[in-house]
Amino acid sequence: MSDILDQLSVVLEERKQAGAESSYVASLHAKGLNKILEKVGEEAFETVLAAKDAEITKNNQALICETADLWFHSLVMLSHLGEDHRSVLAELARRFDVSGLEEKASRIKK
Ligand SMILES: N=c1c2ncn([C@@H]3O[C@H](COP(=O)(O)OP(=O)(O)OP(=O)(O)O)[C@@H](O)[C@H]3O)c2ncn1[C@@H]1O[C@H](COP(=O)(O)O)[C@@H](O)[C@H]1O
Repeated sequence: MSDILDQLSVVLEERKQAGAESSYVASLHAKGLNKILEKVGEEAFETVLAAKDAEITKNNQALICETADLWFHSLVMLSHLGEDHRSVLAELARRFDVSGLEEKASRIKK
């Protein structure tokens, strides 16, 4: 399933050279990091609202769409700064099987 992330990261990389008038991703790069961060913040807020609605309506469809928007804009942010999903997946893999509570306790001891 991470195939789509691999494919999308190739497209996002290509869009750094594309014209802003022909591509949404290129237009974000052209507007710069602040615009990309504004979109990430906006999509995070919309995701939170969709999660609250989902709990009430018992329908997760809008939540899934908003989360996809958030992930997508986060990938554009990473791409703008020279990273991609592989770094994030590697970090999650590094954390795998390490209890969040244990990790927090080990930080407090340091
Ligand atoms: N996955 C996505 C994707 N998800 C969301 N979006 C766009 O993200 C935008 C932001 O959503 P909003 O609801 O905030 O829309 P908006 O009101 O137009 O945004 P603003 O004017 O406020 O900035 C919309 O235009 C969506 O179409 C995406 N745009 C592109 N992709 C992927 O990126 C590829 C490259 O896209 P282009 O660069 O446009 O060719 C595409 O082939 C897709 O695979």
